[in-house]
Amino acid sequence: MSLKEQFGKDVLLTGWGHSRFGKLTEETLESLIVQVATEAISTAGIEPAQIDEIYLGQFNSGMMPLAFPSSLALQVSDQLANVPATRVENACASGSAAFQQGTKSLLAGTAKTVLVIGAEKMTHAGAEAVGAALLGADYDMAGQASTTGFTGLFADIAKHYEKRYGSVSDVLGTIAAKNHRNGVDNPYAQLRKDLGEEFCRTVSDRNPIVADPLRRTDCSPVSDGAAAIILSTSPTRGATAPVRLAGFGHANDFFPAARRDPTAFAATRASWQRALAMAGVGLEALDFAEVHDCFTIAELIMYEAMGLTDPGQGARAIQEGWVFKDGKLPINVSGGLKAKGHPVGATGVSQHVVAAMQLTGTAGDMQLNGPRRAAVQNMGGVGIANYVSVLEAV
Ligand SMILES: CC(=O)SCCNC(=O)CCNC(=O)[C@H](O)C(C)(C)COP(=O)(O)OP(=O)(O)OC[C@H]1O[C@@H](n2cnc3c(N)ncnc32)[C@H](O)[C@@H]1OP(=O)(O)O
Repeated sequence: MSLKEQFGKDVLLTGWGHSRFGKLTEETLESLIVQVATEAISTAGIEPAQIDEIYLGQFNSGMMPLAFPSSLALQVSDQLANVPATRVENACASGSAAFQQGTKSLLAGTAKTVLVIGAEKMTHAGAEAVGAALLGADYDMAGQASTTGFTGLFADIAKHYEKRYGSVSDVLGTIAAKNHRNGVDNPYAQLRKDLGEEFCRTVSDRNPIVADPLRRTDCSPVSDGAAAIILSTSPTRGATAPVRLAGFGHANDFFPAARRDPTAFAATRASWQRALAMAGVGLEALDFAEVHDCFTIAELIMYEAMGLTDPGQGARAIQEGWVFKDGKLPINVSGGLKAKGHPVGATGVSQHVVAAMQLTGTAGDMQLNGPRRAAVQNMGGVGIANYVSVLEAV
């Protein structure tokens, strides 16, 4: 059943904007927000006055003075002055949290057109400050000093995984190499270098251990960037065809690590099941997916949580070539967080934008051959806040 049959309305992505990701010293949080919001409004072919609500996903990991979304009114258009605007935060899934809030406004009938923005400015703050801010989102680590930030938490997951299922060091290296290779074709990506499998599998001066067993190439970088989407209940005058939201899912897990099976990512799995069930499709109906590879171990476990393989078998998806660009379910053709970058509040919105580009045949060098349906998955904390969207070409 489509969303229209379930809720009486379509949710369409009718326009989008995306900044370059990376160390953007010349940009401010505000300038990034203005850039992508202006682009999204323009590509949707709407007037700012048509926007009924604005949601901004931002985690504030760079500990900036908070971006008050209404300040958009000053720089994008006077017409946005009295539009309800809300900042949404759910750790590294803040972007998808904003996307789903916008979706629910459309489905509730309180809005016909919503501007969703994700933005983050991190690189000015330094790795330690960013790590401390991110750890504020973790129940077990909040307030504690850590020199390895979230890498240490996912390194623990990798250790649990290896204890249970055996070494995956080389598999993680291959996931990193795949996503770095894909990132070369993405003009928005932060790291556009084909580092190769050997480099990513090997600990070296240029690829040191950050938190054992995770090497630098097993981590997403610290990034600045923004992305925006116009969501509408009916098509607009935009240049490209819209993309339809077919289903969405959200599930949160317990915060304390002791309450969770460390390698199961149970709530991540639940969010996949909810989104696919709402869309009325199985994984085999997807042509590609953009998933939250904040660390390579997260992508490996994602293969299992999404149901591509049984638990402990995720390596098969890499070893048998399923998730490469020419495989049966290409994953992170954009380069993923790993190469595209991970400005945390922007990531979920960016994933929807690159998926929409693919589904409208406008992904340039990243383009797959005529994909019709895709999934986007965004995660906050160690599998705590989980969001999945299923998107379709119209
Ligand atoms: C649920 C979640 O999403 S949690 C995820 C939240 N995000 C994070 O925790 C961010 C994790 N990443 C990091 O902390 C950092 O990127 C680190 C520690 C991996 C690397 O930082 P640093 O060691 O300070 O690297 P630095 O910025 O000095 O760059 C050194 C070199 O490595 C490269 N580099 C930096 N980060 C990465 C990376 N993640 N992958 C590959 N190469 C990288 C740089 O391009 C640079 O290359 P060059 O010498 O050829 O120019």
